[in-house]
Amino acid sequence: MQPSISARLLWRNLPRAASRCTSSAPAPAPASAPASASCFSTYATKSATPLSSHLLRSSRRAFQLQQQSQRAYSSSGIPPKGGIKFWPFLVILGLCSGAYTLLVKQRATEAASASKMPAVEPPKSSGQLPAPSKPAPTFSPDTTTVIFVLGGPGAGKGTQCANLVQNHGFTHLSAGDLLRAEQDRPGSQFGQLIRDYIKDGLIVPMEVTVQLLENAMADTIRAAAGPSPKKEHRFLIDGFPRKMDQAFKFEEAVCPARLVLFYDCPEAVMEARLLERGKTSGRSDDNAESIRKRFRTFVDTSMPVVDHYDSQGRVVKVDATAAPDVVYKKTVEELKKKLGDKF
Ligand SMILES: Nc1ncnc2c1ncn2[C@@H]1O[C@H](COP(=O)(O)OP(=O)(O)OP(=O)(O)O)[C@@H](O)[C@H]1O
Ligand SMILES: O=c1ccn([C@@H]2O[C@H](COP(=O)(O)O)[C@@H](O)[C@H]2O)c(=O)[nH]1
Repeated sequence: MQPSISARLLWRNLPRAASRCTSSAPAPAPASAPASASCFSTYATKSATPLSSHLLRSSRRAFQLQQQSQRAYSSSGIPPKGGIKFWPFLVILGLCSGAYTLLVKQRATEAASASKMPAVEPPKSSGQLPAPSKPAPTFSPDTTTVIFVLGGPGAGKGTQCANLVQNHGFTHLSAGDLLRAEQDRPGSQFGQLIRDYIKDGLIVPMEVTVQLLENAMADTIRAAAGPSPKKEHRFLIDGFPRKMDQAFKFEEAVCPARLVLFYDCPEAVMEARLLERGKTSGRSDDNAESIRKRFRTFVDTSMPVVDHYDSQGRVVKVDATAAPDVVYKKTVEELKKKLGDKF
């Protein structure tokens, strides 16, 4: 059993793009449930809208049904002459409708003011209905270019991203770095969970990582705003998505990706690099045992993501065995072919 993430808990406790410095009272520890039960509904900034519009739709429908039944009733009956008076019923109906409308409005206001919380909890078992989807990603691919950077542990993703940042104006966001920062953030609700997952080379439940990435993207874009804001933002999202659920959720809720840059490297080469890095990195997972587990996770869980994007013609594959500058040259060549002028 792996711990699940309560969406409400997540919303209250991750540092947010809009309110990064706000602190919140500690919430109860998450209940145990399978990590796969991680389908998510709406993102905080827009969470009030779907629920309130759903409520309004339901109330309209109820009202229509009520009207239909009234029409059916009145069309079949002939009003009694001077018998029953209808106005008391109309008054009662009016009062009920008014009270109902007030209730709906109050709920909508409450949901809007609690904008840091998603409207719906993620389903806890496969027997439950999936939560409604977010209507649109937070960032438009017209103004935000996202490139996912994948490859086995130690393939050289971070090394190559640093070059691309320097020469091509990308912002580099490493999912692993963001998770490590959250792990070490004082008061983080997820610190221990992230520590355990990283040590075992497992994939942290996607809600945490997707939210951290979205926050970091929003921070970057906000920081670049000014008298002459950038027309386009480019992000290298390094080491993500490592699991299919992350891929779907990110593209649906945060931003569709332009392509996947995949660094292909044999395990023996990656192992040697990581063991070397482990002498100074201080990373809890740069040791033989964790490396073995990370390789396994990569093959079982992350390669299917690469295959998925490959089947859509969205993968740029680069051999990462050679020296860093050779790999970089090849990367630039391949990206130029795929992105043309945009690169
Ligand atoms: N092409 C290369 N040839 C030799 N060493 C390399 C090459 N690319 C990176 N390295 C070294 O290998 C180690 C791992 O590189 P890097 O951190 O870039 O990999 P990564 O794919 O981002 O790893 P991780 O997924 O574990 O974060 C580093 O010590 C780096 O200096
Ligand atoms: O989307 C992600 C990315 C990473 N992780 C965890 O972090 C470690 C380290 O990642 P690096 O990219 O090597 O820095 C990884 O092994 C996972 O445990 C994750 O859970 N989800």
